[in-house]
Order: sequence, then structure tokens, then C-alpha cells
Amino acid sequence: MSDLQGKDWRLEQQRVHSVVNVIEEKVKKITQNAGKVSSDVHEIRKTFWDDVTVNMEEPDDIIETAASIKQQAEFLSERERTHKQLNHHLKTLARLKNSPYFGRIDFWENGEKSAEQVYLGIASLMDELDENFLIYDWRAPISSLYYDYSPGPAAYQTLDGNIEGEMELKRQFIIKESEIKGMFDTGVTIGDEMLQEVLGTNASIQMKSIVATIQREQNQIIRNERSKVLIVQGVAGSGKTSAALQRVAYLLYRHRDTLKSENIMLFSPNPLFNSYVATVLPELGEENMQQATFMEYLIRRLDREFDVEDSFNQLEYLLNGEEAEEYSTRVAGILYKGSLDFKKNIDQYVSDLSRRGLMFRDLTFRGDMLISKKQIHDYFYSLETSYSIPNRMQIVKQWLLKELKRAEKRERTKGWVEEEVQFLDKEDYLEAFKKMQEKNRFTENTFDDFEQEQRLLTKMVVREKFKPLFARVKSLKFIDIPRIYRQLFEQELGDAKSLPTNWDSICSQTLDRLNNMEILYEDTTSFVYLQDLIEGRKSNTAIRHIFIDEAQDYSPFQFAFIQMLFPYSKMTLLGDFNQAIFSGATGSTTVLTDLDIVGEEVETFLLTKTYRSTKEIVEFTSELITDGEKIEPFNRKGRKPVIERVDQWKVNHRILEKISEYQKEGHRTIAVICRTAEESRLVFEKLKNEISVHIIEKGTVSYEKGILVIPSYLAKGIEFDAVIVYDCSQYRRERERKLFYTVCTRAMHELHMFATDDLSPLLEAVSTDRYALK
Ligand SMILES: Nc1ncnc2c1ncn2[C@@H]1O[C@H](COP(=O)(O)OP(=O)(O)OP(=O)(O)O)[C@@H](O)[C@H]1O
Repeated sequence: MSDLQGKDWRLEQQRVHSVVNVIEEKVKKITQNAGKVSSDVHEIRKTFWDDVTVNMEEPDDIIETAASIKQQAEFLSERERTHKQLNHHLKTLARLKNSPYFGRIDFWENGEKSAEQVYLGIASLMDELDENFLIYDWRAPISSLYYDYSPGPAAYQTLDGNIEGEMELKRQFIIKESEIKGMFDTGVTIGDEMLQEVLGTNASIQMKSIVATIQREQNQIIRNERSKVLIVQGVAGSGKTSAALQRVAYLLYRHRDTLKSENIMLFSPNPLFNSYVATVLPELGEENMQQATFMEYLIRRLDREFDVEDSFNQLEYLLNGEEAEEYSTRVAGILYKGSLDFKKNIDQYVSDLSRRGLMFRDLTFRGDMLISKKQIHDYFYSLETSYSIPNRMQIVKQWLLKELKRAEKRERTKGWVEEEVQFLDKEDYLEAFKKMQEKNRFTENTFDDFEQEQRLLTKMVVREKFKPLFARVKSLKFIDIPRIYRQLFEQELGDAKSLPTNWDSICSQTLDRLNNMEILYEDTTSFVYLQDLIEGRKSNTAIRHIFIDEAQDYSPFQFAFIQMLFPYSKMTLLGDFNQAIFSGATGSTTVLTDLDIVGEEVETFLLTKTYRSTKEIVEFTSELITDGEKIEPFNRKGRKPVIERVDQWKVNHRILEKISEYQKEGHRTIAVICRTAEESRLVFEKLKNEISVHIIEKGTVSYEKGILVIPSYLAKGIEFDAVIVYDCSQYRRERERKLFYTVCTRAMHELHMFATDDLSPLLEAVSTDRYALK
């Protein structure tokens, strides 16, 4: 063990100061440089046209002028780029100055004369002469030693092969404002002391980077480059989301020449989550990837005429519903519509549509039929069947555009047009005038040609009115997708064997909704999928890597659909089947439980250690689920969770008391988690008169430190210092087990559950010494 309080500490602190000096020198130089570049940019913008020779007399002159403008613009954009890079560099240096590094390893490579000291930070830093690394980026190949080994024989991979040697020292630092606040030498992986420090702090409203304490098994996930699909099944609080974000940073670093943040997409569980994770990558000096919820993606693609149910409303329905026939039909529908069997049936249906059954919409104008759906139908089916449906749709589209142009011409002679022309605004006349001028520039015509003007105005009026029609045709709205989707439930399906027994009731339930212009969440994916098969959709080639967080909430159909949308993407799926709150409510399969669906090049990782909650909370929550004994808590002590029985009329009062206690103890984010949105609203209405409290609803995009009231399913992925479960006796049904587990695992330090009724049967398997009953 080294002298961590004495000489070693002094030496290390001296080094920190000398590194900080180097940083300051660099900052000075770059600031000067940036100032110069900035004034260049300013100057070029100001004098842009002075340095351009503008001459439009002859065609040759025009070409020369264009070249001159281009050259000047390129010069400007080069300067702007440099300015941006220098600023980026300055920001990184500012971060390094505060905390230059968090780790050190001394590695003696086989065949070398001495060990090299490798200091790890969020970015690399060279010495004044740009010869030696003072800090290595945590993502550099050599840095993996820090995460993968304890002192002893160690190796790391480079492009040139495996480098072997001996790690003589592994040291960790906590440095703030250039001062060492903590320093630990570690024997086993990333030492407990450092983790203790990090995990013992308060919950934050934004996720933190875990770069200094990434664990070995997390590092395997972060640096994996072999597999096309990487699946992480990790228990609650095992660092799946953290690992995912570090992985994004790692990939951006490794492939910095080819991969940019806009090539990476994260599907997140709810809008709140987006802001929760938003600071991690910028903290690491990287830009955020694209982010959306899958539902947002689907809604953008759905016909606006529909009233679309979202995933949260579907869950509310499942939570509130009673086991009536309508309910069980719906559950069976959800199960089947998420399955690959249903997808197969849709594929078969579309292949039949190639010969018959497609439906179209009339194209009408001012109440007159221009082209009827029958005409479109006949035209479509007159085309060669060897062409795919989307190809034929393109031919139909071209035909329709031509027909529309003809109709547009015919329309110009109609009486209504002349009338409209007379009522045109001054601006319209002006526009016509400009157009005429343009047109007549190379001719002898003059504008006072009244007839010409009238003709142009007529054209303008009709064009304007036809615009929506052209737009409809261009976006293939002449295909009646809603009816085609509806038809799927009105006829025999190809593979009847896979259909659930109550398929007929499912069909009539679905049709009722569709006829009402409502679309249920379970129909959204299949609807858009069908639409894509018919309209043809160019796959997205820009996205090269997809991350799906909370992957357990995706059905196999949804996952197959995402694969189809992003065929060139690698995928990282992160989830926990014990938190499958959506499928838990219906018992359906999810991507995580049905792993074979993804085929080859798949690698699966298991994370069984959990870091979020105290040991006592983990010991309680792991008894709520099967196989919970495999979950390994991190050894952080706390109080046992409490279940407090309380009369309904007293519960709000007790919540207030509990909140006040927690606040006195220093907890900063306290969540009162309710089962549903409605319950959250009721509780919020009661509490808000007494204390400052925020409510989280499905559209909420960010939150602040303090007291929150939040429905169970929106707390997914997020954590709080203390969790108060509004009424745990309400989670009674087996299908709510995973929801209850998810709710309780949000707590870092304290978990307090009120029970206004009998204890839930879900607690039967939990030993009574795992919680305190009041
Ligand atoms: N290696 C680590 N070092 C420090 N903290 C860590 C580490 N891994 C995870 N954590 C912390 O544990 C908590 C849970 O992490 P995270 O939210 O990434 O887990 P998760 O597996 O996505 O959780 P869940 O599925 O329950 O939402 C966070 O506070 C995170 O900072």
C-alpha cells in the first residue's frame, strides 16, 4: 500500500498543479488564436463582397464571378470551422482544468525498460512540446487496462495486436478545482472506496457520467465492436443506461472520422428521460445523439385524421381495466398484434394485395370528380404484376400527376377562376408582375400586355387551388391505407392457425375503433408497417447505430419493424425483463424474452450487480421477483424499506410528514410515486396547497430538484433519493408485479410505502425481515 496521505499525495498534487499549468498555457495560446480567427471571420463577413469580382456581362464572367464567390465562401467556412474547433478545445480544457484525470495505472509492457505512468481523463492532453501524453483519453486502447484489470498481468488490444505486460499500480483520484480530494490505490477492479463516494451522493435530476468508475462488465459492453446486435439484460440499477451513454461516447471517439452524433439514435422510454440523460455526453465533450420515443416516431408517421392512443394510455387502460370480456379481448389483441405471427399474416396479406384488394381515394376538385378511386384501382391493376406494389404506386403517382396537370389546364376556362382573379390582392398582382418580368427579360414583350397578365393570373389562381391535390398525390395519399388496414380485420387471414381463439372479437373490437377514427396503440406499429410495405419506404441509411433503452417494452413485431427501418444500423438493446411493465400487464413476449428472433451476430451480456439502491432496498426488491437472488447489491448501507399501514383519510397527511423528515435528512429529490396518472393528479391537488411540489405528466420534458408526484410508468429509467409509494396495497394482481418492482427500484437511499388496505399478495414471497412494518 502506498503512502496515500503523505509523500505520494504531495507528489500527485504537484503533478496535478503542473498539468494544470500546462492546461493554462494552452488555454492562453488557443484563446489568442481563437481571437485572431474570430476577427478573421468578422472581417471576411464584413468585406465579403469587396474581395469578390462581380461581373455578369458575359457567360464567362458569370462563371468567374460564381467561382470567386465560392472561393470566398470556402475561405469563410474554413475559418468558421476552425473557430468552432478551437472553442470546443477550450471547453474541453476548461473541464480538464477542474478535474484533469481520475485514474492512473503504471504499466510495464513486456520488453520495455520501465513502466509507463498512464493518467486517464475525459480527454487526452499532450505536454508543451506535443511529445508525451500527460493525460490519456479514457477511450484510448491503453485505457481499457484501467477498467479491465487489477494490478498483476494485464493486456490490451491495439490495431497492431495484443500488448501484454504487468500492471504495477492502479490509483484513483477525486480531483475538484485542481485539488485532490480523494486518492485510492485499488486491488480489485475499480475500487469500492471510489464507488462508495460516488454512490453515496444525492440523486441528481440529470444522469451523471460514470467514466471514472466503469466496471469491468460494463466496459465489455461499452467497447464491444464485434456484434451487429448487442443485447444487455441488466437488473434494475445495473448501469444499462449509463453504459449505453458511455458507449455512444466511445463509438464517437473510435470512429470519429466516419461517425457523427447525428448517425446515432436512441429510442428512449419517455420524453422526460431525454432531458434526464441530456448532460452526460456534453460532460464528456461529445454532442448528444438523436433521441425520440418510439411512439413519437410512430405518431409522426400516422394519418392525422386518427385519434391515436399512446403507449401510456394503453397502460392506463390495462391498469384500470377489470377482467371483463372486453378487457380480455383487448389483452389477447395486444398479445397477437405484437407477435411475429401477425407480421407474417400482414406480409401474406400484402402479397395478396399485389393481385387484388387495394383501395384508393377519389381525387375531387370543388366537388367534381377528377379521377375516381375505381379508375385509380383499374390503372394500378393494369400494371405489370411483376413490379412490386411500391414501384407500381410510383407509376400510378406519375400518371396521376399528369392527369392532374391536364385537369388543372381544363379548369382555367371555368367561370369561378375569372371571378377569383378579380378579387386578388395587390400582392398577387405584384407577384404576377415579377414573374412576367422574369419571363420577358430576354424577349421584346412588355408588361402592359393585359392579356398575358390575365393568363398568368388565371394560371396562378388555379395552381394555388390545385396545390393541395398535387401534394396529396405526391405523398401517395390517394391510397386508402386506413381502409386497407381495416380490411385486414374483415377477411380470412392466410395463417389462421396462429390466430388467437377470440380473433373474431378482436377483429370487431379493432374495427369499432377504426370506424370511429381511433387507433389503439397495439395497432400503430402494424398500421405503419403495412403502410410502408405498400408505399415503399426508403430505409434510413444515415443512422448507423441504434440504441433501444428499456428494450423489454418492445414487442418482437416492433423490433422487427425497427430493424427494417434501419437495416444498416448496428443495435444496442438494453433492458430488464423484470421491468417489462407493458408486457407484464398482458403476459406477452418481448424482445428480451424471445431472443432468437434477432438471428446471428448477436451477443448478449448480463449485468447482475446493481449500484443504485442501498443494500437493504435491493434485498427487499429482489424478493419481489423470481430469480431475484441472483441480483448482487453494492455494499452501501441504509435503512430497511418501510411499509406503513395508514387509514385512507390520513395518507396525505403522513406523506407530508414523511417528506419533511426526508428533507431534514438532506434528501433533495423525493418522489411520491402513484399507480396511475389520475391518482397522481389527485395526490398533487392535495399536496400542492401545503408544500412546493411538481407533477410529472406524460408530456413533461424536464423536472427540477424537489418533490415530485409521478405516475409509476413515467418513473422508468429515473432515480430519486427517496421514494414514497403512495399506496402499495393497490398493486395486487400478478400482472402488476413488474410495475411494483420498477417503482420500488427507483429509490437510491430511502423507500417508504404506504398501505391503505391489506398488504398486497405480491409481498407474500418477501421475507418479513426485509422490511419494517409500521
Ligand atoms: N460503474 C458505475 N459507477 C458509478 N455509478 C454507477 C455505475 N454504474 C451504474 N451507476 C449508477 O447507478 C445508477 C443506475 O444506473 P442506470 O440508471 O444506468 O441503471 P439502469 O440499469 O439503466 O437502471 P434501470 O433499468 O433500473 O432504469 C445511476 O445512478 C448510475 O450513475
